[in-house]
Amino acid sequence: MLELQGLSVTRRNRPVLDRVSLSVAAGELVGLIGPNGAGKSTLMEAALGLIPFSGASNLAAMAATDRARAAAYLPQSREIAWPVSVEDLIALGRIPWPGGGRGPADRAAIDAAIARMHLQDFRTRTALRLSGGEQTRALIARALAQETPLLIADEPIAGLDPAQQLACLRLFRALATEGRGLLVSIHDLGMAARFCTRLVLLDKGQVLADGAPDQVLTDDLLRRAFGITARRIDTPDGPAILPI
Ligand SMILES: Nc1ncnc2c1ncn2[C@@H]1O[C@H](COP(=O)(O)OP(=O)(O)OP(=O)(O)O)[C@@H](O)[C@H]1O
Repeated sequence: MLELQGLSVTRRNRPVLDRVSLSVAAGELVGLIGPNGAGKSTLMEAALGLIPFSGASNLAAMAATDRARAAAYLPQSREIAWPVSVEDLIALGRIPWPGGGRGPADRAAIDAAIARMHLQDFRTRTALRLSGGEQTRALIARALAQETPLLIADEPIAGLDPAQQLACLRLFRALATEGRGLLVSIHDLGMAARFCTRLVLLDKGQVLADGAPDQVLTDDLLRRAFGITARRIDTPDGPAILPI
């Protein structure tokens, strides 16, 4: 679903992404982890063809409408430009499809996205007047309503309360089980370990590790990338990771 080959990005004459190759297949929930400034958002923007890059991205090579039907994107900045209702905001995710947001198939997709993000009580509220976490959930719902095989989400759980973080990652895991592909940047290493099927560790614009969570969250790699050590506690619900 996503195939990146030797992706490089230079900004202000400085390399911020250096020959990154990465793929996301159906059924995978791939967590993109790495320190601030590692290049996670840059990788997503380049993969989608939103910024100039060298190398190859199957998504960036597509025509705009095909790309919008192939991949939905939650950017890191949760920008809502107009005082639209939550329902209308979510309907914007239907623009690439024939009904453009107003057909019966659109209605079903919008209702499903609202239900999946538990936004029934917010439907008619003005999106700009929601709290930060509520806005994030509405924007995730907009991406879900796009009904794309691939979802690219930049820090989707940032700013969500613990229950909403769990609900969001459980939903993402269920989407992967349904056969979608997801690429999700995330700073919570414990949540990444519990929910992601694979982790890609980015550091200084390069892929430092790519594999199963326990192969990536090693003492050595955590020290090299983040300069931390971490306590690992295995629980019946999965590993808990405490950076120290
Ligand atoms: N428009 C820009 N102009 C110049 N440099 C930029 C620009 N956008 C990002 N950068 C630089 O590129 C590098 C990678 O930024 P990026 O936003 O991809 O990091 P990130 O891994 O997503 O970080 P974070 O975890 O803080 O969100 C950073 O050093 C950043 O300062």
